[in-house]
Amino acid sequence: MSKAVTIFDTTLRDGTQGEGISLSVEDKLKITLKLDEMGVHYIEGGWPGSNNKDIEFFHRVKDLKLKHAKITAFGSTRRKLTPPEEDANLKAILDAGVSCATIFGKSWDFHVHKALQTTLEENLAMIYDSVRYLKDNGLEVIYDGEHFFDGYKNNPEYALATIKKAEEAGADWIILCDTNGGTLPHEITDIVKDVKSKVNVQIGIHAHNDCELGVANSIAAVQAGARQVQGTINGFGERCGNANLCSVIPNLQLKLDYTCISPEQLATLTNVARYVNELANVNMPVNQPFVGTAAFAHKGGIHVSAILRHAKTYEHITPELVGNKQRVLVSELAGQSNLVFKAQELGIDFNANNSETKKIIQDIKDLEHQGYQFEGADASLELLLRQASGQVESVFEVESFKLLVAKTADQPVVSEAIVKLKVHGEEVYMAAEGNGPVNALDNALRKALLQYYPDIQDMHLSDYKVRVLDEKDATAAKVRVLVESTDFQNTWSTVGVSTNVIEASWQALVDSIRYSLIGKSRIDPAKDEQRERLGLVNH
Ligand SMILES: CC(=O)SCCNC(=O)CCNC(=O)[C@H](O)C(C)(C)COP(=O)(O)OP(=O)(O)OC[C@H]1O[C@@H](n2cnc3c(N)ncnc32)[C@H](O)[C@@H]1OP(=O)(O)O
Ligand SMILES: CC(=O)C(=O)O
Repeated sequence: MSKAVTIFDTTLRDGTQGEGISLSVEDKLKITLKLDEMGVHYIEGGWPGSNNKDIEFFHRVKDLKLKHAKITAFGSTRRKLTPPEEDANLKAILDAGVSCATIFGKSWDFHVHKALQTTLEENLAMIYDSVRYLKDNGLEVIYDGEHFFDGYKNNPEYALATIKKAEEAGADWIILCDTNGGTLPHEITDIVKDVKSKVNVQIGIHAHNDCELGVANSIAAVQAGARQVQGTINGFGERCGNANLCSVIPNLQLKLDYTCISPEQLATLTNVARYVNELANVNMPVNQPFVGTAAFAHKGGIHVSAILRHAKTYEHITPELVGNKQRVLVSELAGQSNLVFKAQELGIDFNANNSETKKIIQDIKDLEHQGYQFEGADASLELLLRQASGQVESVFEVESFKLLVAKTADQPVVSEAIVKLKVHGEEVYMAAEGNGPVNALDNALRKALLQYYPDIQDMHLSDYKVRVLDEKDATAAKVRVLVESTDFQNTWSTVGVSTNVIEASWQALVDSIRYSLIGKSRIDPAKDEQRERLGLVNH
């Protein structure tokens, strides 16, 4: 029978101690609901003794109807030489109105001397008094032994004495913290086993990632007998972060047969990871294990050929178990298998082993050699494949564009673009200004097409990146422009390459608009009344 491991999420507390991570009360409440749906057992909402945001969170979280998770408030043991009933942090935890408190105390004698600047005896009293006080007030108490592993390595008797004090005072859980993240897995195993033999209360692990071992150390602790893992979504946290629950949970559950959350809840992991990043305004590394977009993405032709025969050839788990999915990238490293997979995904009819497929692969390899990059430009690739298979309608043709960028003394730079297009046999000229040359081109293109394709007003550029390809050629170097566009429902990326940044941007812009228009309902230019109703005039 599989053993249960309790999941304690501290994204909202230790996670926000990570550089650049800041969550509003609204964000924290939304994340609480997501984590609850995913089935974590504890959600550490913040430190009410620290700031008003966290006080407001604890006030408002009571209105959420949570199905699984218990909300816990964080704080420290009482200040030295202060009775617990007069301690501001302990009072703030009680005022938070939670049923569970998580408090940290010192386990490392060095910290007692240097950071607290008090005696070893007073620290033991601080631990005992604080846990007892919270227990006497009816709370479940999770006691975090800060720096436990460093303390144990320096002075095992004292480190053990600190957690024994917490146990004596009635702590429900004792969590061994690798606060500085410097401990190695074999040390975690030995120390957790020793602690297990000396205390009778449930043990947990709180590991930091300073040696990139947060996940490995959490797993080692569980295998040595710990039954609670504290960590954060995507490994947010102080310095190099905390143990990443998005890796801890699937490893424990799918590889080691522990039960953390249900299989259905595990299948929401990727969604939760991406949601938290979105709210925290953080880009997820594509190669983040289990939940990253590249976690099950295959690029090398050899790999793709094999996964098409059996996914297990290059996938350690079925991606859907964690809510992720298999992807195939097309690039200069592609073989025909990549192309056939991609085409099938897009509903384009392509066969392996025919000359047409081989020619497209060669075209893609040649274009990548010139500097194009299709794995980051899904829409340009789709256009290329559709064009090659004759499945793309001509939405417009470009005759020419002109650009004027002018600067006169004391006046801001002015950018103006004129485009000449052919749409359904009609010639269209359009001029537009913009706050830069690319913006002016974009505005002119869209203005020219609006009368034929009103939906175009829903799309806009969401990202624009320029990369110099041959740095040694300085201003004569080739550049690659990647444009990301969105229409509120979909996001797509296109690419352009040229020695001229405007030309490269133009290619990417035209591809982006073409992609957006293909498949969108089009207004018949012959229907003048339709144009009139829309208030559009031909130029
Ligand atoms: C390992 C961890 O992640 S612990 C969590 C760390 N997170 C945070 O610090 C975020 C929230 N912190 C805060 O908002 C503030 O630091 C507060 C409100 C808690 C305290 O602010 P201040 O009163 O201004 O104190 P300051 O932060 O400068 O110093 C910390 C004090 O806490 C004391 N302290 C530290 N750990 C403990 C502990 N476990 N038990 C009791 N006191 C402690 C220190 O000795 C120091 O007090 P002293 O100056 O009287 O010696
Ligand atoms: C308690 C805690 O956050 C730590 O020791 O790292």
